[in-house]
Amino acid sequence: MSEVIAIYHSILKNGKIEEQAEKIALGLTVGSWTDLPLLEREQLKQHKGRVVYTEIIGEEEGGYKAEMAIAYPSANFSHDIPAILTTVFGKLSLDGKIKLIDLKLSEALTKVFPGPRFGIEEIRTKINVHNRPLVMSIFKGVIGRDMSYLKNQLKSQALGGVDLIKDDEILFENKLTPFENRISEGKKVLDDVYEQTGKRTLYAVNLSGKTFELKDKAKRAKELGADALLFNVYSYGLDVLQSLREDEEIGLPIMAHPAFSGAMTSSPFYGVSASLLFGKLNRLVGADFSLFPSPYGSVALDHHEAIKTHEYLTATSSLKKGWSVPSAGIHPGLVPLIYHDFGKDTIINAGGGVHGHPNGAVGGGKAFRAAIDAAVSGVTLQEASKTSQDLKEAIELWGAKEVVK
Ligand SMILES: CSCCC(=O)C(=O)COP(=O)(O)O
Ligand SMILES: [Mg+2]
Repeated sequence: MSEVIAIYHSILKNGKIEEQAEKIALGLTVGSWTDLPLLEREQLKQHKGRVVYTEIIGEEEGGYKAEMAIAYPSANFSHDIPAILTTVFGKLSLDGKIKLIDLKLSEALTKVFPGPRFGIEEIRTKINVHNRPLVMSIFKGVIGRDMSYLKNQLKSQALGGVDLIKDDEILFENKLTPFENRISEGKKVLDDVYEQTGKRTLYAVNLSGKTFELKDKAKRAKELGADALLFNVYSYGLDVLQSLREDEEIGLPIMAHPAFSGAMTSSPFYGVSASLLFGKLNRLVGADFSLFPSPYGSVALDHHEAIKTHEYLTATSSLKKGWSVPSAGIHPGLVPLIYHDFGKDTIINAGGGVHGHPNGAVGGGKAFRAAIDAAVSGVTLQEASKTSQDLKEAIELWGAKEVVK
């Protein structure tokens, strides 16, 4: 049967978990049940939510922490994210200490969603890098700066050998560095670097503005030769990303940024789990890249949630795999840890860890590349820094976290 199973954690003052689960299964579907005549009951049966299981998993806040799973028949909702979220966690999200932990969609329902247009394999082919994690750097300090400043920063980042460069999510439409100029001028810079080095770095431009203007803007980006789009998915909504993904005239890789997501994920008692949002839902709606807080950096995500996010993005499915991009506060000394935890199909993403290098963004990029090569070959950073001055200086500045085997 086609259905979605929602898994929740809730805090109960009493231990009456079965009662709570049954109330939700009924309340979010057919409503009151017991007073109806038998015929009506039979007719409504196919729409009623079903309690799959309930379990007390601990004690918290002077009460019980409970896990419950409830199945909702897909006949109850149209097959889109707004309808699914409203069904499983609409009014319920306002009703006390309850958090949506996971959603399990039946295979038939999964197939309704597009998933990433390019995914891991096709992005690797575009970049021509197949056997190591990718490295991405982020523009920094470009608000209030003009195109020549931006182009210089783009050039330095690319000369460091990074695979991708993304706009910072806070760079919106502005007179000094307009969206269209960033694409066309940026393309020239990256083509020049390619002539010089043989490596073509991809640039993800921040697609911003009013929702109903986004599609035209994205199509213009495509015409101008943009490589990829950065998108603040949680400020707009997952369904907006899906519309961009599904539009054949856009057809560009989409990078989902986690801005605003903390408002939904951070509480242990309310909202939605980080892995559901960054992993499962981002992949379903079609993000090729999903950025999320790494478990080590400046705005750390719970380690288990970060790994689960990566697993949801890369698990075998009818959908293409998405890139996990654990981010924030990343420097070259963290590369062994990232490689150990996320493997080769991940993107090491840094702003300050590139630009703050003593030799500037060029040195920062080179230090990351040397650290990645070392991790993949099983060489320690200390050892690798003997042949990379940039890596050596990065480690002196930020330290190194070697993985103890
Ligand atoms: C979790 S934030 C995503 C990455 C990002 O946009 C960023 O600006 C990180 O910058 P940093 O200097 O911390 O690498
Ligand atoms: Mg940023």
